[in-house]
Amino acid sequence: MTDLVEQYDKVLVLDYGSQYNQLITRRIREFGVFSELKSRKMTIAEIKAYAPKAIILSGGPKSVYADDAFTIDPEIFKLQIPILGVCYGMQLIAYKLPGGQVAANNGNGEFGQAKLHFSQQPSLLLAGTPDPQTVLMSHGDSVAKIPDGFVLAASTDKTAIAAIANDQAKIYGVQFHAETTLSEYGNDILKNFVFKIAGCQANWQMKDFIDLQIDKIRAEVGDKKVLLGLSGGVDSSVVAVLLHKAIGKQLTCIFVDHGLLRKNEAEMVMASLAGKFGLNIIKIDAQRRFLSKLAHVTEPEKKRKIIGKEFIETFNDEAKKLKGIEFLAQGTLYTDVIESGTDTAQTIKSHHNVGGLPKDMHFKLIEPLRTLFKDEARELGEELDMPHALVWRQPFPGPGLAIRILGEITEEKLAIVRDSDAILRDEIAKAGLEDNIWQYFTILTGLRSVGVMGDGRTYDWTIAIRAITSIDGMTADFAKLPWDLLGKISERIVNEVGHINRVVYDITSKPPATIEWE
Ligand SMILES: Nc1ncnc2c1ncn2[C@@H]1O[C@H](COP(=O)(O)OP(=O)(O)OP(=O)(O)O)[C@@H](O)[C@H]1O
Ligand SMILES: O=c1[nH]c(=O)c2[nH+]cn([C@@H]3O[C@H](COP(=O)(O)O)[C@@H](O)[C@H]3O)c2[nH]1
Ligand SMILES: NC(=O)CC[C@H](N)C(=O)O
Ligand SMILES: [Mg+2]
Repeated sequence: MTDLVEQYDKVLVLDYGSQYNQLITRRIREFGVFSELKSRKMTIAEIKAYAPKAIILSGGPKSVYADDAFTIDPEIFKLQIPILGVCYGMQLIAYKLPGGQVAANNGNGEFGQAKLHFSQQPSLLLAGTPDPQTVLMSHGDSVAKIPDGFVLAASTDKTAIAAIANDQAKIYGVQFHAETTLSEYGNDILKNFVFKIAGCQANWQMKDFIDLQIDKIRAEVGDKKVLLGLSGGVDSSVVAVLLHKAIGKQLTCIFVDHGLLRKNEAEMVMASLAGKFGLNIIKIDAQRRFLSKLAHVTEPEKKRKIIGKEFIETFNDEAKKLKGIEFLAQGTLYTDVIESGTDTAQTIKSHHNVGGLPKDMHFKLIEPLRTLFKDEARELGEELDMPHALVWRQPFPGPGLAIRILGEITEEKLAIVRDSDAILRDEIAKAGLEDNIWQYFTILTGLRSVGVMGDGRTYDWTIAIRAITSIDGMTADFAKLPWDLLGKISERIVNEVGHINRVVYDITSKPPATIEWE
């Protein structure tokens, strides 16, 4: 970011590939301290120039002793900057410092919540948190020997060395993921590190993010023009308002109706945004273009890539008409980035706006929310005085209903998901649950089964209902909807939507499932 950052105490998080790495930075930002995730390849000179008040080494999928392991320059331990290693990060500390050792648990990993017990040695890191406490473990390797100068701070039943401390050098390691909400006192432990150990000051606020981004956008765009992909969802709407503040009339928004939208969505999006916030919005009818490219495609990743490419081609065509557009802005969030895969993290699914982008794209990207999570984007929306209904709208993915029809997409199937989704939304609204459920929708499974309707045999499709609670979309639980509400929804879907004779409720959390089915 810009020089404006210099006024804050900074916590540098080095990326070793964990799905949770950016969660660490956001926890710290929640404490009011500026934090950024950076490449593990940052050199000692670059780290010195960045001048962090504290460094955190993230978790990661590899083993520190593997040939292709992501490593660290041991000089980092001599910088006299407090360091906390999380999971892989702790293993790196033990592996790289004299006296330490890391070994495989030989198929006996520790995955899930565990009870953490403190050792006899008090450490500044765990101070003031209860003994025992619940933590999230997710590892197949463990620290086998504590490095010289460190003490054992805590253990679990399966992991003898679950936290290590060197109060003098201010270097610490935790095997558990303190950054997830599944570690009960994880926040307090991170706070101990950031405030008590590293002495950071809480002088950062979400509001500062707006100023930083406006400054950055103006510097980057100059007098050029920007095209923003606007979906009517939270993220791109927040970006629209932010960009409009930064560059005013140099911004044009483009809303694509790709034929994969929900019932009445196009009209509703235009009604809620056109002419508002000073925005100039063009609506493009691209239904034929998307649906013909998707015809007969069944493989989820292929669908996502096709949609990503068609979005860009649609944007390209419009940019040509408008002339002078150099930048494409999107409401990309960190969830989209990490799940699409990075040079350290594995691909879970290619979000259309990240992993689905074609390689030969001509636009330069502007994605101000790229490091944020959904709830942070919402906080920004509130900060920008945007309407409640827009800020708290449930997410709707760019590929739309295409990833809610398993297998081939046809007009008939689109009508089925659209109608069943409208019934679900209607009933959730009538039950007054809109604000309690993070996301809810129906899926047309590829499954047909036998039913009996009006004394006749049917052999028809199964609709699944997915309703989840979440904070940031990274993890989620299925919503505990009342049985009678589910019953009502099922009855309406079977009665009002053709070719459905069975409705099921998805009761998996994320992980192990994801929110969308494709
Ligand atoms: N129909 C669309 N027309 C134009 N751009 C789109 C469309 N759908 C998605 N995009 C672009 O892709 C980005 C990612 O989509 P995503 O659904 O994650 O975000 P969003 O729609 O802005 O917010 P939400 O997650 O609340 O739906 C959007 O921010 C937007 O830039
Ligand atoms: O714009 C988007 N483009 C995509 O390709 C995409 N895939 C999933 N999602 C949304 O992201 C959140 C996490 O979804 P998953 O648990 O299914 O990965 C959920 O809110 C999903 O609806 C997408 N959004
Ligand atoms: N989540 C992690 O950082 C895991 C670290 C290492 N790969 C292990 O399995 O122990
Ligand atoms: Mg969306």
